Amino acid sequence: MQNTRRCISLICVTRQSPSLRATYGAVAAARCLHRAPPQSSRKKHETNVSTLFKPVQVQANVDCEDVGSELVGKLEKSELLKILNKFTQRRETKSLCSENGLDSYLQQQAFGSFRRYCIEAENLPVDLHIIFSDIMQGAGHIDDIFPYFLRHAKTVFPHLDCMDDLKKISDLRQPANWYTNARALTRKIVFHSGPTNSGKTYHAMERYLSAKTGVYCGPLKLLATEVYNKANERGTPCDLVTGEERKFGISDNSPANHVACTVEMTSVNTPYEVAVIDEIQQIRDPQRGWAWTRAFLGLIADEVHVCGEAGALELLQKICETTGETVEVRRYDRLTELTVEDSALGSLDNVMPGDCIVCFSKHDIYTVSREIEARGKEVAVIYGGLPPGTKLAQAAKFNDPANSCKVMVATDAIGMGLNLSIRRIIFYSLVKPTMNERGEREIDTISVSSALQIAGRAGRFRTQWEHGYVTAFKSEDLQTLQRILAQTPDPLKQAGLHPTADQIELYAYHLPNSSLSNLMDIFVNLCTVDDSLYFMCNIEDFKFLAEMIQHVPLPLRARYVFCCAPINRKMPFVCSMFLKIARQYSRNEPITFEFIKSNCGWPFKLPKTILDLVHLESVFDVMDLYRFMDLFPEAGNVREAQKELDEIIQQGVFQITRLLKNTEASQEGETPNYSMRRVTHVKEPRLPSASRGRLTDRLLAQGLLTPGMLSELRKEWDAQQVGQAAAAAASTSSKESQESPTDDSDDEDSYPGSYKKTRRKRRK
Ligand SMILES: Nc1ncnc2c1ncn2[C@@H]1O[C@H](COP(=O)(O)OP(=O)(O)OP(=O)(O)O)[C@@H](O)[C@H]1O
Ligand SMILES: [Mg+2]
Repeated sequence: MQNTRRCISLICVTRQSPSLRATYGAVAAARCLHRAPPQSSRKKHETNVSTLFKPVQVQANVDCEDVGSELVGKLEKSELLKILNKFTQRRETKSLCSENGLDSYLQQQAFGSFRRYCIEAENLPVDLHIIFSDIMQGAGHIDDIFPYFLRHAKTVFPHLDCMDDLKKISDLRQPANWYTNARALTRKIVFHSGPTNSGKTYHAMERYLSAKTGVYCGPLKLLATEVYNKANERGTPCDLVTGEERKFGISDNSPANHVACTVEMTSVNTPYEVAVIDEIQQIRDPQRGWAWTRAFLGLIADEVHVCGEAGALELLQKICETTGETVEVRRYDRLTELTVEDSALGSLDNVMPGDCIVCFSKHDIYTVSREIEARGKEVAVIYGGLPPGTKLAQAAKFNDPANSCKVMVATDAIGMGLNLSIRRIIFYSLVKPTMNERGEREIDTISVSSALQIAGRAGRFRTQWEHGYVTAFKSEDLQTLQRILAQTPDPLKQAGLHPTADQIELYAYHLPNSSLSNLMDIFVNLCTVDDSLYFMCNIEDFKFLAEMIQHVPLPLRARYVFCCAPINRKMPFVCSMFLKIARQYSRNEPITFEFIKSNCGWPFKLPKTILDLVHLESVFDVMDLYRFMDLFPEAGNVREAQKELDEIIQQGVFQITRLLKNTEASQEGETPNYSMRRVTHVKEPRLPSASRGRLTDRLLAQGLLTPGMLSELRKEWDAQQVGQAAAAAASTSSKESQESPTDDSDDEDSYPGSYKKTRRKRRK
């Protein structure tokens, strides 16, 4: 009888796949041979990556007949457990696991899953049943279990079978080879190197304007807009491409030969005679650096003109060694003088015409502008969250010598490349919230590069103030500031990279059960980059969005594109609209202008308080999102609505101090005192009942919820209550509130939006 059983078990084994048979052979060898040591030490990050692979639930055996029991009798569960425990504790088992890619974490997970599978199953697959039976009868060896365990482990962790493929896909050591069209040319690379205000962009632009075709890639929408305006003024028709928008220089639907765009938007498929990549030192930016790398490696242009800090040269030269190109360097000196003052401003009483106070939080912007206006001086305000039209209008007002507004309050949104008529930069503080490599927020002293960039806005060539000055607001900051400004920025060491949609799609093919956020994590942990030149950019924003829409059924491509959206995750309203848009898209329902209108509170009213203003800024962002996706009809209507919104926001910012007063008044329970054009006086809604009061109070105070939004929410809430009472069928609508993103916001200003995007058209 024992012989018969043994025979059956061997037949079962020989019916297994070749790999299982090979493993079985290895098991046999393991019994008698001296074991070779486990595979050589893995790279540190590979050990941790195991924890990212989520175990797949293995279905119980679906055979309804318990053939195993019929053939060899039932298995005693307590005996089975003993065997399993012995199996998992054997040194030989662990050693075989390591050889098959299961480190101690995966072993633990797979052992647990296998044990549960064997114990809880009504009936086991016949081959496994017989193996256990043989072992119980003394006719089999405990190591015979291994091939079956491995089969189970590979079902739980499918990556065990495709690690080599995954590593190959995420081998990013030669990004230059991704761009075959650019590699087919030997491009002329010119690096315009120098400090701020030395004419780098000017000289690159001169070449761009004289070319037959050209593209300008800048870090900010505002800079791209400046180039677009200058080119068209100088008679070179130029289009503006920011987000999904294309503003035509000649006439609608007749593209010009010159394009100005934000760097993420640049096409690496269109050939140009001249390409300009501005502020190349941003290639090291932990969030957006990949966009400069992509442009630098991928632009198809006879000449690529790169402008930036001298410290970028060595890195660019090294990268060019991988493309077979050489870098021609043109060096420039600062065109005007810049003096660091030896006394701090001390008080806002000492503000003078031409001063620009730079703050690193919106809160400081509000406080400072209010205090300056209280001293009878008009202020122009620029911060990251404002629409481009508003920023330009504020800049124009301040730049105009005939305008009574002589003082600017701004965040470092003005820090790069902009030409403003500033006499003196005053650093209100020297600390700035930043994001570390793990995507966590930290407060840090500003970098030398960023301080020099900001200081460099003072005393611009060919403006009213050709001698610039810099100082700190607080006297205790002055020495630190002087020390920072006396330094030269560190040479750049690495350029950013980011996984492409194609790479992630291949990953998903191998790991179909993983979420997008999980795939990104695995990719980042498995990828190989040449760290003498490159680093992997921070993917936290991408992951945040991926997790938010994980439960919405979407094809992977669409999901990827959605997650590239330039969203400020501190804005709950924008995030919830993002979710709604994704859901609408997933249902294949058009995202009409009507949808946007009804969700964004159309028609827009002039803001009465800062909270209203913050909300309008969010609505503007939502509309940007609408166009970013490139998926929706009626883009023209949205563009028109955005223009109007931009104007309304402009008027709001123009009266920012009044809005602040109203905000305070409404928080103290007074009736807001304002008189603005086009305002329809809307009664402030009462705060909802105490049970909802504390959260809403906080959201109101933080500017994340406006009284208008609150009123809408209450209406929705009441409608829902009525609906629920009337019919049980109305139960679907409450999901929205459960899915609202968590409020991790604070009132610091955001970074310039991370417009990381790969444009993909919806495949119908
Ligand atoms: N040779 C020139 N003739 C006329 N105007 C010039 C010349 N060089 C520079 N400018 C003007 O001086 C200002 C500063 O130049 P530009 O913006 O090119 O400096 P930059 O080195 O790029 O500064 P940043 O580092 O801040 O970007 C611009 O308004 C530019 O038009
Ligand atoms: Mg410049």
